[in-house]
Amino acid sequence: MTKLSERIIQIVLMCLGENFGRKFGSQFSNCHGYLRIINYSPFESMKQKEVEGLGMHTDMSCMTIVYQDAIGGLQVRSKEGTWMDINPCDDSLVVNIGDLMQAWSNGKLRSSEHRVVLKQPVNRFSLAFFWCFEDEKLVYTPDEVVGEGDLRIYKPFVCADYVKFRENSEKGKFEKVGFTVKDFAGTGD
Ligand SMILES: O=C(O)CCC(=O)C(=O)O
Ligand SMILES: [Fe+2]
Repeated sequence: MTKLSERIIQIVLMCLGENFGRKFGSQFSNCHGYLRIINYSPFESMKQKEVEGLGMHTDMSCMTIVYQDAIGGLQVRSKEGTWMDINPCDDSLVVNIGDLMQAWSNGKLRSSEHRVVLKQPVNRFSLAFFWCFEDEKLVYTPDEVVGEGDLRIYKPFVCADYVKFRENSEKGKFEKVGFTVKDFAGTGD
């Protein structure tokens, strides 16, 4: 998974600018990953047509790679606020940009707002691989990535401080729009 993440980040950097893979790839060389195995138990009430298995959130990672089983339920929110189903597809994984990458790219990449909605009362299983900067990493967009004439919209911050901010945020609140990297390090521009 680490190798896959490294390859994907190279492609993402190439999309941001010419030679950015070569120039900035080393910024991600100390990234580490952890795998979360998630089991969603079937909901009980037959009265409910669907149940929110995991509330809306953004991931604190640079990037997350998700495998979901055939049950489905993963949804991503468009810029306009519409929820879209990410239907499971054989031999496919879902790649989400996370908050750290949104800040590092000065907002050029968007951390996806997503959730899990259970539509059938059956067990659901997923795997999420969170690929993150090292704790002590100073997250700071390189000038070239900000681009000439563009404003810097994130202040530099230490990765672990953002994780602490999210962990200490009132429980449940981060699921509502509000507690994201923009609240933590946004310049307000
Ligand atoms: O279960 C899923 O499909 C997604 C899980 C997820 O978004 C997360 O753990 O952050
Ligand atoms: Fe997530």
